[in-house]
Parts: sequence; C-alpha cells; structure tokens
Amino acid sequence: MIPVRPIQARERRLPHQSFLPLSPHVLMARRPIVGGNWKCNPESMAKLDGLVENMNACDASKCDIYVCPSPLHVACVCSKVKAGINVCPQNCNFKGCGAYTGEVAVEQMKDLKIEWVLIGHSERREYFQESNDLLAEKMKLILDSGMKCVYAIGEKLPEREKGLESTMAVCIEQLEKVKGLLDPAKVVIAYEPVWAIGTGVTATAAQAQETHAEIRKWIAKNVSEECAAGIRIQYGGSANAKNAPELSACPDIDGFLVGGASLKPEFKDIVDAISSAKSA
Ligand SMILES: O=C[C@H](O)COP(=O)(O)O
Repeated sequence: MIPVRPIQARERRLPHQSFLPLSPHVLMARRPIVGGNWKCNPESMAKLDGLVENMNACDASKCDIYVCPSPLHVACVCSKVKAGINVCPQNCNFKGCGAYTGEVAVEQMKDLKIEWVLIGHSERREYFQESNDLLAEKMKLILDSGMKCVYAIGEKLPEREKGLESTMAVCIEQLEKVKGLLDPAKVVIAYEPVWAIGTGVTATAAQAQETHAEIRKWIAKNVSEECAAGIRIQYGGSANAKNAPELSACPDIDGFLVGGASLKPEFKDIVDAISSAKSA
C-alpha cells in the first residue's frame, strides 16, 4: 500500500505540482522517510549501542525511519531497534543464496524480518563497479522477493558544474533501467549528489528542489503521473540538523538519506525537521 497522509488544503496549490493534473490519484501526500546510513561504521560492537540509541530516540509516528548498518552488524541491530525503526542493509547480491562468497542474500534478510534494502549508493557504484544493469537485476530480485528498495542515484561534480541538463542526464541514465520497476509502495529514490556526500557541502535547497522536481517530472513522463506523484525522493549529501529544516520545506523533498549525521544524536533532529515540515 502506498504510504499516504491526509492532504492539507494548501498543498493543492504547490507550484511544483502544476505539471500534474489535479486528480485524486496524484494528490496523495507522501509520508516522509529518513534513513541513516552508517556505512562501514562503527569500528566496534562496544560503540553499536550508542548508535542504536540515536535511532531509538527518534519519533517514528510521522515519518518512516530506517537504519543501514554494516553487514556484520545487521542481525544485532535488528534485535536492538525499537518498533518503527526499520533495518535496511546497505546492499544485497543479485542472485540470492548459493555460491556467492562474501555476499548477503535477500532470503537471509527476510529471515530476519527485514523489509528494506539500499542499493545503488555511489560508494557501491564507484568502489565496487556496480553498474545500472546489475542494480536493475538487484532491484528486480528485491521486489520479486516481496521486499522494498531504496535506490540511490546522483551526479558527480563535473556534471553538476555543467548544469541541470547534464545532472539530469546522469540521473536519467541511472533511472532508465529500473523505470519499469518503480512503484511508490515499494521503491524510494535517494537523490545523492556525489559531490555533496561526506564533504560538508550540501546542495542548496534550490538546487535540491529543482533536481527532485525534474526527477519527478521525468518519472511522470516515462513511467506515469501517478507514480511520479506518489514516489518518495530523499535527499542525501551532508544533510544535518542545521540544513534539514530548509531542505524539508522543499515540496519535492520527502526525506533524507543521512550518512555522517546518522552517527550522531542530531539524527533525531533531522527526523523532527521533516516530520514537522510535512505535517504543518
Ligand atoms: O548514504 C548517505 C550519503 O552518502 C550521505 O552521506 P553524508 O550525509 O555523510 O554526506
């Protein structure tokens, strides 16, 4: 089922929705979603409890929340997070159980009652040569197994410097192979400009909003208007407690995929920022 919340009257007039017809289908509101990607952290089990505490301190009543622990910590974190905090592994293999040394399979995740998997993170694309073809295979496997998927996309600095058209060319290339799989109830897109990841340089609210709106527009044209209106698009790239309120106010930003700040207590403030912006 598509996560919805009641429509506020003023939302019907948001300028970004002007390219979509005002039918009840496309007027569904999107429930915010925030993920904390711990990447290859922490370095010891001793530090895991503190990070879980940060997650458990979050109010999940108005926002979907997920945490992406490193593979070795996934099972332990599953047993420690409170109800309402989803565990979302940072990757899965493309085939399932079997002779795939070093990999983790969706069946193993499902056995732990895990519902979400993150794929396509730029660090996987860059350091592990994950291609759009491979990621499309992974997404199909995840969805076929009844799980849900966070799919990360985003341009590098040279493309951003050339402008929106070149930025979108990268995003479109990354979306093209999975467009037939995009389902708002099962897929969340994480737009993460690579130049903003871990750099302390955040996309401005205007840059992020413009790109999110363009991604939505592309989905409206190439998948369906209903999908474009319902699919959630998170922003990722040096998101923190300070910049979250401004980014949260952007109509096409539905949440965040947070790296560095998810290792700190301020993660909770990011969740609060988007929760209050979208329920205002
Ligand atoms: O998955 C999270 C992103 O890579 C963002 O990381 P960051 O918040 O440290 O920039």
